[in-house]
Amino acid sequence: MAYDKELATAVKAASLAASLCRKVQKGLLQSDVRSKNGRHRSPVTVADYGSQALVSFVLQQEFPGEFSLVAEEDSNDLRKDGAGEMVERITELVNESLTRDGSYNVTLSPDDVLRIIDSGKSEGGSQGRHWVLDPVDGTKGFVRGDQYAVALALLDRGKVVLGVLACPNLPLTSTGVDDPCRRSNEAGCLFFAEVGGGTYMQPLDGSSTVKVQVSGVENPEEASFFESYEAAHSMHDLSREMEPIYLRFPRNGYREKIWDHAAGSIVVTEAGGVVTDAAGNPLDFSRGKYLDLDTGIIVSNHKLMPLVLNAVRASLDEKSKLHP
Ligand SMILES: Nc1ncnc2c1ncn2[C@@H]1O[C@H](COP(=O)(O)OS(=O)(=O)O)[C@@H](OP(=O)(O)O)[C@H]1O
Ligand SMILES: [Mg+2]
Ligand SMILES: [Mg+2]
Ligand SMILES: [Mg+2]
Repeated sequence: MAYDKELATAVKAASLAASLCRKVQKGLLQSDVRSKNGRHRSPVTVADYGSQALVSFVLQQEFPGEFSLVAEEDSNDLRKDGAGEMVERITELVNESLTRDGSYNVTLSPDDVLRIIDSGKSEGGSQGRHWVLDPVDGTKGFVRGDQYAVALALLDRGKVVLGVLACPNLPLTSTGVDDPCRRSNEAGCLFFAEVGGGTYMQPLDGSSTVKVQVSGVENPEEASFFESYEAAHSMHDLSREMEPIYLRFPRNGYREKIWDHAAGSIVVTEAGGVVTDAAGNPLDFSRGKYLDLDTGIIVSNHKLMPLVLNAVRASLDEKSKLHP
């Protein structure tokens, strides 16, 4: 396939980052967590920075020259007074991971790490190729000791052409896929997809790969329903009225970023699912780091999508009548 080397590299980079995150989550210290500035204050940890540095480093080693990365984190807070210890800790984690992997014979300095983190400052767009990274998606879940993902995708001329989601805490059994090797449930899962090639899942501790498909249920009452854990990320009162797959309707004018959705959207669509905004339009990843979309994001299978869209429209109409 056209992006095979890119996909293999993305799987490697995300797997390395996932094991760094797993290690941090096991011994998470209060000093590993910071609160980011900005209107939507959110936490950031040594794992977010370490994961971003690792993925960015691996991609630059494998694709020197033609490198553009749109990623969530930057080094601004790490360059402030008092952040030295945190930078040391991130550097140590990244070097440990690189040593364990053994492919690159380097030891990075704290300055190298800051510079590598900042190589994720591209704005993306509709021309050329851009990697898109959320080094820890679900940092709040990560800090709770719960679910999170390393999410990495590649855009080519504005379209998502591959995606990898490494989910270190997602039990294999929860994916409904039989594991011929009966691996431990603690391994975690990695999903990957390339445009036109389908979606595959492998345990994070091995290479036995299985093709995965979204559930084909046609009866909405039988469908599993997902939404964000955080109430601020989705109007739970709106979505609870429906029984489809995933709804995300952020409150108060929050602008969605491409790194939160690029990898997930291709993993879903290549597995036979559909991802749209509330108007039923596909997500447009070609407009820079934000997704400009109508109201919210809907993920479903093809059979249920028309039902879901209608239900969403009816609920939104109802809401706007109540609070015009
Ligand atoms: N107000 C608001 N509205 C919508 N979305 C927001 C908001 N604030 C933050 N974010 C982004 O949500 C990302 C995590 O969201 P999830 O919904 O996937 O996680 S969770 O289930 O709620 O834990 C989270 O991603 P990470 O920062 O990578 O964790 C944020 O990018
Ligand atoms: Mg964040
Ligand atoms: Mg995120
Ligand atoms: Mg993140």
